[in-house]
Amino acid sequence: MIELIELTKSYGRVRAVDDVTFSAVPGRVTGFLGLNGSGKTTTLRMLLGLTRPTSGTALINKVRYRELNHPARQVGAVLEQGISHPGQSGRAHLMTQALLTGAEVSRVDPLLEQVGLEAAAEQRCGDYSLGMRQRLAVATALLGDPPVLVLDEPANGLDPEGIAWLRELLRDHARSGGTVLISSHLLAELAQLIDDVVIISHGTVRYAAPLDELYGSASSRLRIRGRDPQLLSRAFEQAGAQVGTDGDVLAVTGLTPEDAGEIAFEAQVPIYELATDSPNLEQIFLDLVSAAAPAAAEEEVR
Ligand SMILES: Nc1ncnc2c1ncn2[C@@H]1O[C@H](COP(=O)(O)OP(=O)(O)OP(=O)(O)O)[C@@H](O)[C@H]1O
Repeated sequence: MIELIELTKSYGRVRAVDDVTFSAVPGRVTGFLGLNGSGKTTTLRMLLGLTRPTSGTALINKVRYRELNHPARQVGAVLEQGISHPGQSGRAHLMTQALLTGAEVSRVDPLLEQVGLEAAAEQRCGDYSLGMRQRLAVATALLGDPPVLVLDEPANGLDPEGIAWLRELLRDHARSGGTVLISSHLLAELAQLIDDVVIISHGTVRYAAPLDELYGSASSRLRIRGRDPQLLSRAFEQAGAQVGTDGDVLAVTGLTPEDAGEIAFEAQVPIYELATDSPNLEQIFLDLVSAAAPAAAEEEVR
């Protein structure tokens, strides 16, 4: 369980993180989303005891990171950082980390296999690709078999196969009762991976809810082609819908497909084509963060 309570971090006059409150609960994968510079890394660093909050509290299993007994057995983290000893092999890196954190050395080989690095285990990590480094970072986070995982932009550098692998790994972790908090600046990248979503913009949480609710809140759009687009358009608008045009095709929001069909029937216009566009997640995300921008800009000026 992760709990952030009124967490705030100021750097001079800039409030990098402003009164952030949300939880990530066991059994679910929580996505922490924001554009570049929105405050994700600063929040995660405060959670992991690497940056001191200006005010507020961050708890892992009800305890501050610095007060955890055996932190590596309670929380595993993947943060954006270079490899400290690029000359070491992947296996040697994990062995060293296991010894440093008190994790079982016997976990190293199974973990190399779990993250798909067994063939590259003896290669220098300095020669690893970005995707391989991400896999090694995930293995390092899992060394202590912690119930809580915190990952900052772990999908960066992963190819589609790597993303599918990460998805399975995190879902398995959540299914077995673990807590996962994962950040990204791309909602589409996380859409298949997360159960809950927290959206941060200019240091402030703008949205926190199950991902299904975010989908549900997005009105889907109908694409309709009929014999008389002008007549159809007028009939839909009279019923309260918003209608845009793309050549002969009408883009209609605010109506169900059933309503649209009935209205066309009433207007005696034959329909040739009617399809529902699924909501564009990236657009919803961008709408949420851009709607928030002016207020946040004012706060910074004050
Ligand atoms: N050590 C620091 N000193 C001063 N300002 C900082 C410091 N760390 C972060 N900031 C500022 O705080 C804000 C939030 O940065 P942060 O790195 O947390 O964002 P982010 O959402 O993780 O972005 P990205 O996706 O680019 O990593 C930015 O305006 C950044 O410039």
